[in-house]
Amino acid sequence: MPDPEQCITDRAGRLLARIVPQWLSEAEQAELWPVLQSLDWQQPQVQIFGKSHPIPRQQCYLGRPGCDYRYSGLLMAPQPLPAPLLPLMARLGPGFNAVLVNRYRHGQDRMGWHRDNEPELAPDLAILSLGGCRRLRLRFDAKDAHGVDLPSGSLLWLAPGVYHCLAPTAREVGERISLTFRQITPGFHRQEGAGIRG
Ligand SMILES: O=C(O)CCC(=O)C(=O)O
Ligand SMILES: [Fe+2]
Repeated sequence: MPDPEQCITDRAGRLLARIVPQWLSEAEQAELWPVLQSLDWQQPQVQIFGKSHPIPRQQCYLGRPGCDYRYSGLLMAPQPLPAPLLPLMARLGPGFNAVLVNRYRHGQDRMGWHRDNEPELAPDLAILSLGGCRRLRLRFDAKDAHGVDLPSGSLLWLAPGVYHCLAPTAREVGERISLTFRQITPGFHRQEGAGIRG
């Protein structure tokens, strides 16, 4: 039986996302958590209005060789994919070859509004959530934003071109790790001397 899936639409009826609430079993989550904890977590600096700030979360970029990815001015070469992630990536579909993993240590860690629309990226993007439940906000139009809670084990398919953010919360919330599975054009940044990791 296929996993039950819920569609999230805006007031104009446009599809924002589809969510499968229990995509990963509790046992699979428990196996994956220590693998994620042992990643080489980074907190790179980004430029905002000419000033340098550390990103308000930690991250680790994983993928197949050559799947370099540029976002917010950072050019990232992937670290190798740990073996337990390979069957999960294959379950999503054949084109997936990279994953940006985000770690929100507490309620103040967050991610601002953005679209994942970089040229090396295909529009299909899937977000697997583990740990503390946080709310992702989604919108096409500024006046029509929708919140969706992402419990541990859920998978969210983001519709192409949707703006989204993970707002901070004053609630007591445990650490959350999100795995954002991506399809990158291999070799896209080759000419730029990739290998610099933010
Ligand atoms: O952590 C999340 O659910 C969102 C992550 C995200 O939007 C991204 O990595 O591009
Ligand atoms: Fe995103």
